[in-house]
Amino acid sequence: MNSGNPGENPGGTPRPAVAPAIELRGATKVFRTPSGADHTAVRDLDLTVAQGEFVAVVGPTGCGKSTTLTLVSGLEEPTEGEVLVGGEPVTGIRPEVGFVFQQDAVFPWRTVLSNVMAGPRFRGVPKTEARERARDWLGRVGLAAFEDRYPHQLSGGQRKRVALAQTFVGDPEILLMDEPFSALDVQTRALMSDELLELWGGSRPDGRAASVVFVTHDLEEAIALADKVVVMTAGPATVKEIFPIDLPRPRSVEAVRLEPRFIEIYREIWSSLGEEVRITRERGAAHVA
Ligand SMILES: Nc1ncnc2c1ncn2[C@@H]1O[C@H](COP(=O)(O)OP(=O)(O)OP(=O)(O)O)[C@@H](O)[C@H]1O
Repeated sequence: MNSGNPGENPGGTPRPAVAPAIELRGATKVFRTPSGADHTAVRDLDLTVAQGEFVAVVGPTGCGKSTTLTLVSGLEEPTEGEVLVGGEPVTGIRPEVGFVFQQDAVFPWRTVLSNVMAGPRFRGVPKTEARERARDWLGRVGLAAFEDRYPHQLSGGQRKRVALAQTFVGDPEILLMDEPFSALDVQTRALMSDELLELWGGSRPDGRAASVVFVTHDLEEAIALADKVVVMTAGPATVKEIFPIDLPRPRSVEAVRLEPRFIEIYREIWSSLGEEVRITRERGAAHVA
């Protein structure tokens, strides 16, 4: 991991012993649309994710949440500002960053085992070791008996487990998740959230948890999972408010939702988020009118 060195910079400014996992400083992203106009998706965004922290990002539809993730992933460069991972500027896609998206990134023509082995194999891990690691992760996500199946022979929840095994097998230091469970039914979704928390806790071989940025439309999901919830403004996205979530861990996603403190936090965050959702709706209505 590219953590900052303890001690002093050459300039004499004290550095923190460990650099944050992710830092966006004044990040702005302007896209050129097909009609040639400029569209600002993210504006002047400041966000810090500490090592091992689980951060959920919520905001109205189309506000710029996914774009924020693409800046951290290195898939896109900021038009202005800085994006740092482990204290270093992001210059491209990095092996220590894992992704899970709404759509599963599985190869339909490969078996479950072969899908989970693919990442390590691409990174040059010998076949026997890659197979061993893949089997270990398939066991942890409860799919040991399914390694010979093809993706179309699995349920949505099982395919999502394959996606999690595929991601965690790469020992990611940083995990970027863009509405990973939104295509699942409500029960499977809760189950997957619990499994994610369990995997996250013991995800790294050195025992440290990965640092997570989890984008979701579901405020309940955000609160149940995260250490802090970031509310984005109506587009262009910038950070509106950050809410620390002081619910104890380990958490069971279903049980924690019933706690009075959970409901209190939900109300607090919704009063901030709801306003942005309303602004977005009104803009949409103005376009239709
Ligand atoms: N490559 C691109 N070129 C032009 N505009 C883009 C591009 N990617 C995203 N946008 C625009 O930037 C804005 C933010 O998009 P983004 O996908 O980041 O939003 P989001 O908050 O993730 O949306 P949702 O909640 O609906 O998933 C949108 O208006 C979108 O149309």
